[in-house]
Amino acid sequence: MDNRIHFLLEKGLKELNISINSSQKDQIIYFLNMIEMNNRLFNLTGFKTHESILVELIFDSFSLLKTNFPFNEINTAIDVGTGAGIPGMPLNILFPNIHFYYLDSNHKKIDFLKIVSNHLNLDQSFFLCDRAESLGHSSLYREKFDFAMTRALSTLATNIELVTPFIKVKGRAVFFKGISYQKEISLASNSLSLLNCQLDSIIPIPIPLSNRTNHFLFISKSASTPAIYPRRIGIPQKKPL
Ligand SMILES: C[S@@+](CC[C@H](N)C(=O)[O-])C[C@H]1O[C@@H](n2cnc3c(N)ncnc32)[C@H](O)[C@@H]1O
Repeated sequence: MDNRIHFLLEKGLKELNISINSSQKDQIIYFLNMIEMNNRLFNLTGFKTHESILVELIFDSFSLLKTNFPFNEINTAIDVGTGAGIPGMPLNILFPNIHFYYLDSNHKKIDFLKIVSNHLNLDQSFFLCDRAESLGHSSLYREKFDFAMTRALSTLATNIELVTPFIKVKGRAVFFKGISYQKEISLASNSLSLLNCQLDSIIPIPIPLSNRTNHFLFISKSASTPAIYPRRIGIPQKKPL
């Protein structure tokens, strides 16, 4: 397995024009192996093989780097609905100095990420097991982040309500979206304006060794989130704004 995965990792990194050092490569391979080995125990992902985990989760996460988002300029980031650490963990391995927060309502997934992060000595990583609807009202986390990211959490309208309360005014959020991104944007105009946000850019990036393309929707926040948002648990999903 190892030779082939190393070969594919190099190939994908080259396609994305990313250069990482050998210890970061080892960390990525460790993370990949941990997902594969612990998938059943922690109920992490539908992807079962090393190759599909590499392409569908890790390259998918890394494709954000090709947007040239200035990760070097941010201090605090949060991955909302991180699951098995996607996209947070692969990006955190490349930027270990960012104060990286992982939020998921599922205890097992958060436990898994704590094990991975301890092993990798990611000492600026923090793990939060809660619902975004509750934590978004906590004074410890509300409007505290430079950057938020979310992949496969919900529709754009719902994501905006769940995620943007965490970012500072003038902070940014990115949402990973597939081919239905235009329809999602058309349904999110209310959510954007009620949450004082704007859609700044849409950047399509093909995922290496896959036939999928990520559409990165970058959103910024121009004023504080009104105190009523996010609404009660389950409401952002059931009744999108
Ligand atoms: C489909 S998974 C996506 C996981 C990961 N981001 C990925 O792309 O592979 C959605 C994750 O969001 C978490 N989640 C769903 N609703 C949430 C909420 N309101 N607050 C916090 N986590 C939530 C779930 O537990 C699940 O792990």
